[in-house]
Amino acid sequence: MASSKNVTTFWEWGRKIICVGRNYAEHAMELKNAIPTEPVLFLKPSSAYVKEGAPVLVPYYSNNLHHEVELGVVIGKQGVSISQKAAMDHVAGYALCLDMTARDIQDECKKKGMPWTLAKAFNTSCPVSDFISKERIPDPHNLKIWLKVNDQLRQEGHTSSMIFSIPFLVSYISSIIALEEGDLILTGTPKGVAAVKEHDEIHAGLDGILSMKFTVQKQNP
Ligand SMILES: O=C([O-])CC(=O)C(=O)O
Ligand SMILES: [Mg+2]
Repeated sequence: MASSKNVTTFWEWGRKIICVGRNYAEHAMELKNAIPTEPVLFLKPSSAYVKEGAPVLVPYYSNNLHHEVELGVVIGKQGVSISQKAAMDHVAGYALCLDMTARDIQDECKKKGMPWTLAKAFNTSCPVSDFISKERIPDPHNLKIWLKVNDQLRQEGHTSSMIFSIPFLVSYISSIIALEEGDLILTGTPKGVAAVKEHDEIHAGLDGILSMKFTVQKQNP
């Protein structure tokens, strides 16, 4: 069984983070991007993780840090070329995640045809909640996901709107990148992404399951 091992702790030790971009049509459109016909993938390093209690940093080279609230899928059993049918056997559970994005830098990277590393992979670019076991979420495609900044609602989406489903993503990603126990897949953000600045409080939640808070700090160069 995928969840028989203690993934509750070991996924926080710092496994790889595979992110899916533009998996909600309304978000793809708000940033004037085409709706993808294949998943858009990028990576964050394990040093991007941050948990409640520590601040989210605005990188010293960015003036436009955006929040993106996302459902994270935690892998519980390693695999390569996993079939869609077997995909959920490789899932141990979930987490609420933020894909913090230096949007000004991402725009520059897009123009120059450069990878998104500086925009997406900096320290604290992946705030995460506690681990949520698979048993607590019988249907991951039926969850409300929301984010407020200083008590103002910015994002409110529903995981039923994902373009590519979790079994599809697990299968697709594992055909390219071997999935290991403790890896985290970020499944994309719904619409409403916007900037945060120093001293803002980000409050994000997953249905009635959990919520988490982070304060924003400017990083010194
Ligand atoms: O930066 C972007 O817009 C792509 C992305 O991460 C998402 O859709 O979640
Ligand atoms: Mg994202």
